[in-house]
Amino acid sequence: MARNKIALIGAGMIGGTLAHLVGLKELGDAVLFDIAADPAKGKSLDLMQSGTVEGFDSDLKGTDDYADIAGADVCIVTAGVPRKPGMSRDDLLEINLKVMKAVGEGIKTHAPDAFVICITNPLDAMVWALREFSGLPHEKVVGMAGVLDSARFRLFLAQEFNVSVEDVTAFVLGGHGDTMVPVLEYSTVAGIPVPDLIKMGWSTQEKMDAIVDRTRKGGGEIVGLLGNGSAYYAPASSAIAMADSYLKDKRRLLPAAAWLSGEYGESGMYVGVPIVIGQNGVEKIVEIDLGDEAKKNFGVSVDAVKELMDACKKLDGSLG
Ligand SMILES: NC(=O)C1=CN([C@@H]2O[C@H](COP(=O)(O)OP(=O)(O)OC[C@H]3O[C@@H](n4cnc5c(N)ncnc54)[C@H](O)[C@@H]3O)[C@@H](O)[C@H]2O)C=CC1
Ligand SMILES: O=C([O-])CC(=O)C(=O)O
Repeated sequence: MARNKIALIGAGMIGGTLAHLVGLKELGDAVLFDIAADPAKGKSLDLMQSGTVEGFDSDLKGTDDYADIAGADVCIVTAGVPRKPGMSRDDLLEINLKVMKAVGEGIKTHAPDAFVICITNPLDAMVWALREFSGLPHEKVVGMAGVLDSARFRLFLAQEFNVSVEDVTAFVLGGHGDTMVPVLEYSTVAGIPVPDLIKMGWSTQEKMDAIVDRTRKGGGEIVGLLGNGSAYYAPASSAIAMADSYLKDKRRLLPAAAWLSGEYGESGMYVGVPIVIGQNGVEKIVEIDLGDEAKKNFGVSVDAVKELMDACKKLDGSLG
């Protein structure tokens, strides 16, 4: 049986970490595509040499030729620029939109059957633009943010309740920006809803509010500490979880930016919602019943994404 082929478009900090995880988890072979071909080739060699020690046989190839992604089962897109301290994700829009155009056309020509996971920021507008430029079916193009934001939320909750992260479930919905919506009422410790845990005296609403706030600012906290670039380990792990669910038809229910056509009262846009990922890509969008406050916050987040889409349309007439 042929190995899975995973095209990593962008071989920077996240791209390299993705390739390492592809090898360590024996998910298949990977192509590391980057406009900077030599660093991509160097990273690929270094990673394959780590495979000698770790015992994985993935073929990892650096390239700047889109023809090398032909036949990819999955494309994970990190091409573009990350933010620096003092910037918002939205400040990346203009430069990364141009990158999405080149990448979308490359995927359209060379890997039209792939399941595409976009990571490039500002995420919800970029995955929308990438889908438009690539012309791939909507159910085969998704954005990674919710798994990462929920991972941060879960970590902070696990630390507060002093339990294993394995037993904490949580959702962050909406756009991947300051308006994201961590949903406390759907967060649990081993199935016990967080609001019940507060009633039981395990924590307080004030502490939960602080965790929600820290989650919303989780990317910026790391940008501030790194000083030159943004998070890459957890973003890579998050995208690999999504790719794994697709490749193995695991049907995991994960929050991700998906194309809405009526769900949550919205159409014609990408935003973070719970989805089931299986062999066909987005198998299902799950419409959970949000409480009044979460519903209001989700609306604010949707509006913020729409503003970014409008900005993209102004910058590139073909998106009109
Ligand atoms: N959705 C999410 O949750 C997250 C999104 N991000 C975003 O992911 C993106 C990548 O982050 P990093 O890997 O840390 O950045 P990086 O700067 O380390 O890597 C980006 C790579 O893209 C390459 N590139 C630029 N233009 C290209 C093009 N036209 N075609 C192919 N490659 C191109 C660059 O040469 C560079 O190697 C950023 O936009 C960042 O904001 C980062 C963390 C989380
Ligand atoms: O904060 C950033 O710029 C990168 C990102 O999206 C995240 O880590 O959530």
